[in-house]
Amino acid sequence: MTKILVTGSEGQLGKSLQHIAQDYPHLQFVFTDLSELDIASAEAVDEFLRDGAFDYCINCAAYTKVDQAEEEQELSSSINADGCKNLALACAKTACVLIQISTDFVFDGNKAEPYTETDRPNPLSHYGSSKLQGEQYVQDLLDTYFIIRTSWVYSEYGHNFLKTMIRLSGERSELGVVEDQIGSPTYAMDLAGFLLYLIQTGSTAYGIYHYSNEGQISWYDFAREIFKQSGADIRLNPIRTEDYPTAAQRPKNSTLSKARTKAAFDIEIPNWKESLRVCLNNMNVLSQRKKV
Ligand SMILES: NC(=O)C1=CN([C@@H]2O[C@H](COP(=O)(O)OP(=O)(O)OC[C@H]3O[C@@H](n4cnc5c(N)ncnc54)[C@H](OP(=O)(O)O)[C@@H]3O)[C@@H](O)[C@H]2O)C=CC1
Ligand SMILES: Cc1cn([C@H]2C[C@H](O)[C@@H](COP(=O)(O)OP(=O)(O)O[C@H]3O[C@@H](C)C(=O)[C@@H](O)[C@H]3O)O2)c(=O)[nH]c1=O
Repeated sequence: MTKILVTGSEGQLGKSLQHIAQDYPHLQFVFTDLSELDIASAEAVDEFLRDGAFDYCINCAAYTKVDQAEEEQELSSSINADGCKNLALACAKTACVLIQISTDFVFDGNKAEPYTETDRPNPLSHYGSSKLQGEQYVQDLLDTYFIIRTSWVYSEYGHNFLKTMIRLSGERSELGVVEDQIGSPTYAMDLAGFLLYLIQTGSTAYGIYHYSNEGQISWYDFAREIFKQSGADIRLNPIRTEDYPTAAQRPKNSTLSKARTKAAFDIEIPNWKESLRVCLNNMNVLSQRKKV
């Protein structure tokens, strides 16, 4: 039986994997979060993988607070960069395939078209730099890896833009959201499904791949559709990045091209609006008007 270690399993992606794991009875999962396995500890990672005999490790553990990472550079690097190094070294020793999750924020956003896997990363933020360093450790230390870059992840779980918008729509009558940052939302459940499909294929086409939902939109478009589908009564204004100052700089265009992923694994990827509807339905906040 294929044995899979999931790190950071209480986060958005980890919880989504836990949710769908029951549909894969032929896969054996070991779910760990910080209290069971701190990926920043080289000794703990080495010991856990040595004892576990895992075929795959899906690393969902990360420091994901983009603005706070500018302040907590050491901590975020110890998780996003050193954590990957620890996992890559332990995977190399135990013949375990590492599936590392990375981010669109490794790019600077200056490209007009969607970013491909071979485009040169140039992160604008410490979060992006720490994730890129993690990618580099994996590439340098291991042959058997998949680096899956994704973007704008949301879900029923944890903290994300969707949940922030739903909360703010209950607190405010008016909101400004940036319209000059473009990318693609990703429903964590879709990404989780793709990762388990990837494992099931037994593919050895190792390397970097991009995965997000289909569609290229701004955060403003995303917010507008969230409010439309959930029936929220709020006035939404498009604003510029300068009007919403943040500690970390974000890319203007971080759309990921998924052509390589779709060709390699012969998959279709859901459109962002459809997946948003599924998520809102699961959260039970789909507008009653839309349900009928
Ligand atoms: N969220 C997004 O929009 C995007 C995320 N990604 C990437 O996708 C992956 C999954 O993200 P997501 O599920 O949203 O992240 P979350 O922040 O929701 O989950 C990360 C999990 O890792 C845990 N964790 C933190 N430090 C450690 C550690 N040292 N050892 C073990 N576990 C730890 C966190 O615990 P605690 O909460 O206690 O810190 C949390 O449970 C990450 O690699 C992220 O960089 C990529 C693009 C977009
Ligand atoms: C809450 C809010 C945000 N914004 C803007 C700020 C930012 O540019 C954008 C998204 O804001 P957030 O802080 O929710 O999301 P952010 O932390 O930027 O999300 C990123 O997280 C990391 C982990 C990733 O890897 C990225 O792919 C991306 O998903 O929306 C507004 O314009 N108005 C608002 O009211």
